[in-house]
Amino acid sequence: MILDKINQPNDIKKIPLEEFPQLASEIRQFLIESLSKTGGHLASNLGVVELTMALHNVMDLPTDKIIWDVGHQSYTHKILTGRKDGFENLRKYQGMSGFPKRCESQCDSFDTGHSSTSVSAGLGYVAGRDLKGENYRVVSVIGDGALTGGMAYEALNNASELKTNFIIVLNDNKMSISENVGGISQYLGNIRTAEAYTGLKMSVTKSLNKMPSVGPAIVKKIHKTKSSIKQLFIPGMFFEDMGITYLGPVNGHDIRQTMRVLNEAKKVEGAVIVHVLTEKGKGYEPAMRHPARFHGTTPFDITNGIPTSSGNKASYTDIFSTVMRKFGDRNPDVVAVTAAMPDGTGLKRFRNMFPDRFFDVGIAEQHAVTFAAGLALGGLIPVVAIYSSFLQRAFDQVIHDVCMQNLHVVFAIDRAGLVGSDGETHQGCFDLSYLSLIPNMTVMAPKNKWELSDMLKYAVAYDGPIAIRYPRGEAYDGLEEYREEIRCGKGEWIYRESGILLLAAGSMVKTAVKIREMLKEKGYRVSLVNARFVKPIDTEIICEAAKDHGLIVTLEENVKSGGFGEHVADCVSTRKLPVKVMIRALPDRFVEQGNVGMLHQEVGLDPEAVCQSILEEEAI
Ligand SMILES: Cc1ncc(C[n+]2csc(CCOP(=O)(O)OP(=O)(O)O)c2C)c(N)n1
Ligand SMILES: CC(=O)[C@@H](O)[C@H](O)COP(=O)(O)O
Ligand SMILES: [Mg+2]
Repeated sequence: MILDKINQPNDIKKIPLEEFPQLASEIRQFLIESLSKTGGHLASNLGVVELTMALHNVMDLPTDKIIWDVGHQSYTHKILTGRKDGFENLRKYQGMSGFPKRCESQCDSFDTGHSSTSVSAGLGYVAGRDLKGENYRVVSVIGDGALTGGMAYEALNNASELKTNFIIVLNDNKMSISENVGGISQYLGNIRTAEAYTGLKMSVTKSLNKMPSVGPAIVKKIHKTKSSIKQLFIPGMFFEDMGITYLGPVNGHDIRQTMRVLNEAKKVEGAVIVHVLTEKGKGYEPAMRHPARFHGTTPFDITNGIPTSSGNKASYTDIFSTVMRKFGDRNPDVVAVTAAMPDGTGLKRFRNMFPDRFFDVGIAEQHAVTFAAGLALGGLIPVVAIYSSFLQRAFDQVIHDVCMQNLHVVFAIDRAGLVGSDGETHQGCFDLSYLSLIPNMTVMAPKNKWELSDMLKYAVAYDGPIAIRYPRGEAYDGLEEYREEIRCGKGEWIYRESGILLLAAGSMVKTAVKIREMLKEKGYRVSLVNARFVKPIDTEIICEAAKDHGLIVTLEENVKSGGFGEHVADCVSTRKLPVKVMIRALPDRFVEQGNVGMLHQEVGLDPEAVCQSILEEEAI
């Protein structure tokens, strides 16, 4: 195996070029076999095997810096930098991350996970390099999907005046997670298919070069001037017009070609885009046929690509998807907005049935939110479905464009709480804090699948900014009989005793049921309230509970700071209520990757740990 010879950075340079196709094939086989056991981002990684090999061959790591946008496609980079063994524990607790991590390797230059950051970070490196008089290369690798994110354009705009080398590799596979969307995607498509142009450009350059004495000089002049020869043939060359040299398109599965263009790019004094065409899922039939399904996959059977285990129970996303379909039928004003996540958020069904009322805006959470504000003013009821950690991007848009104008926008916030194997970058730890501090915003969290449905109906009938946050994965189907009508700012008594009150938000109601059983076994009297609203909190229930409970334990899957528990504690202290408050929430640190159950134990949010802390408090 040639792959066995790759044990540390730059080992690839010892492999003869003729053996590269074999090495590429071994890397693919390795990825398919490993990910069939662990799961992970297969399709994107299969697509960049040759591109990564080419980059590693023309760059010198760790001196040179490669920045992977989103970072979900960095697996070959990990293999080529001596981390092949890490794949056994890929995305597992304390195992190798699925994203670049500076703490994992000197060859990882920037931690990513969220999209469209690579050009900004790369440009920062370049400025640092130049000011310090250093001499390394910087390459940002950005996908066509990530290039739909506004931040990438802010950075390109900034990079256009650069006078020193900065390589931006545009990995264009025509796909985001789903099909890529928007004008830029179309524009790239035009370039991709402009073979006539490519051929013409080559032949003009060749002919000029052949002209003795004047030819090469003209070619050089054309290359030097901003008005490149390309513009004669392709009107409005977007990147070149901005002042960024464009090279390509090049077949990213042809290593020699890719290396040749990258070597050309190294000579450019300024920012240069290398447009590389690749195929998502390359080399594994099921992934080529279904790149979206294999974007991020659970373990699967290699022979047919079918997942080896699938949960039988509906997820919260499934419930959201079903309710949205019903809204589609029943309320023509309801429209759906996603930022490039129709699959992940469950909006695909709505898209298929009501395409005119479905908007995929690309990886553009900020735009999605302000766009929704416009939709609301245009007389529609936008439901904006965004993962908790990605909505962080649009904090100001939620404040300035939605809440300040008190607009009726429904935020369906999926992946709230700990998400598992994606780790720090994707945990939904902050939304209760960052949303509940905004005036006019209402924030809800359902205890189970029926309540998610009820809350969505409530939110669509409401008037004003309103958010519902729910976790990744299986929806809780306990407590079915508790289905009191939803009323603004009102919680729900599930068990009413006295002594200890468990006051739980959303996903923590299920945990609270278990905690209560444990405490009951120890002889305690324990009440349980499902908070339902994190903003406004139910002050009435808190005041009432203070009369016959000595301890209120708040439970939430959100950081303590600014979260549900602190709002409850504030209510108790401002009203001088005679009751102690214990807050159980996520810690003030970034929570790493791993199985969610294990992570709950690690942060002390599992039933046993919470029960133990209550017993200790009661013993005082
Ligand atoms: C801010 C943000 N929004 C959404 C996502 C989810 N996401 C991860 S990868 C991806 C698609 C990226 O497409 P592209 O850059 O073309 O890479 P490819 O998967 O095609 O290799 C999306 C939408 C994210 N990581 N960050
Ligand atoms: C890389 C990325 O951001 C997405 O692919 C993410 O991993 C999807 O997460 P879910 O599996 O929770 O949809
Ligand atoms: Mg892509």
